[in-house]
Amino acid sequence: MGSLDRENVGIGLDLSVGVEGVLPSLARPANASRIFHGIVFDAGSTGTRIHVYTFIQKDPAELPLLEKETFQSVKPGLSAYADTPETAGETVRQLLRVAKKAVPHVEWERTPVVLRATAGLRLLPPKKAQALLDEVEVAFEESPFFVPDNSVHIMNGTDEGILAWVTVNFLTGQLQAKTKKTVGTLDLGGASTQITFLPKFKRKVFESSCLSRKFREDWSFGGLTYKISGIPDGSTGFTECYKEMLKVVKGVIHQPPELQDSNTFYAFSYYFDIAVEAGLIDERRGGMVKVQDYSIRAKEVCNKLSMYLATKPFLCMDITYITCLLKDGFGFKDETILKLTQKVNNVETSWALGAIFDYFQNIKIH
Ligand SMILES: Nc1nc2c(ncn2[C@@H]2O[C@H](COP(=O)(O)OP(=O)(O)O)[C@@H](O)[C@H]2O)c(=O)[nH]1
Ligand SMILES: [Ca+2]
Repeated sequence: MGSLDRENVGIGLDLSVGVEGVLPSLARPANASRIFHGIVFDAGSTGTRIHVYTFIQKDPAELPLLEKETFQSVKPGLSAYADTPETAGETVRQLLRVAKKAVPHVEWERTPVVLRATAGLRLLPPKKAQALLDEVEVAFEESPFFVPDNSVHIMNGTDEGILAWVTVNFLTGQLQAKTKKTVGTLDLGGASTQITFLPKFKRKVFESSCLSRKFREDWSFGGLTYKISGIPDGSTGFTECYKEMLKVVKGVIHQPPELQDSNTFYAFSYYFDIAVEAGLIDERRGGMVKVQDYSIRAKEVCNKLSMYLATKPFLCMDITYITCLLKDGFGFKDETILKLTQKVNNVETSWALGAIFDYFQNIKIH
């Protein structure tokens, strides 16, 4: 069982995956089935999701084929249980039932299960986040699946971006192709806006011209309550709101290098959700939007805030943030087209698939 030919995909990730690499310490007969599985939990800020992948390794020198994904999600995210971490364990146990159905019994003990947490846990005080991760680990250890070292941890934003890129480029066939042409990916988390704003508000009072003057709400996170409101006697509207977002965007964006040489962009997660909320695309079908579509809609919404006060009080802020991120953060032109999709070839566009590749290729293959 030698190590396999590896192919560099141009972003410093080595992605060749061999079925042997997936069989930790379990020798397999030569004619064994070349189907294998991997389980990834995405502990996001707004929900926890399980992705169960079934791969087929036809040619050991090639990337495996992804035969299917079984996906399920629950809300809220683990960070909502910061003060009752045992509930986080329950959430994971509930989703592990999905994996038990999707993976044949005989495969359980060699099927790895990993959990990567993102913004929601990053924002929590480290002790509370750790207590949640510990509960997840207990639930994993009780399960019949293979729990690798470092199976449960918080991932940084750069990894999220790279692994989402890997996922989409794998699903669209770019990683197999002889040409080095790849597509760009844009993933925006639900807590990104909060991450960006909260540390700036030491008084914990957050007033914004992106919100209606009449808007007032308490928002709790990680045991703290923030008072969020419009500016009672201030100006509102797109121009003011954009200026506010610009201050934030300018300070946080590091332009991912792969954006520069791609001309097709897949955008998902919050880009998708907000486009649906704004009526730019159909939720089931997704669609193509130009950068200027976000900005035109942002103007319409922000300049009529009172109309959205009752139903979509944050839409102006969210869509202006996205517009600003695309234009002044990433430097996209108004005409740049984004493909908004939740799935490619029936598989969720999420960093999760990239994460299982990353796991497999890190196993020492001998
Ligand atoms: N369909 C689908 N939607 C997702 C997935 N991951 C994230 N989202 C959406 O993207 C938004 C981003 O949120 P989330 O992942 O919870 O936040 P993060 O922790 O900041 O990345 C949520 O509102 C979800 O609707 C996924 O795997 N599938
Ligand atoms: Ca996410």
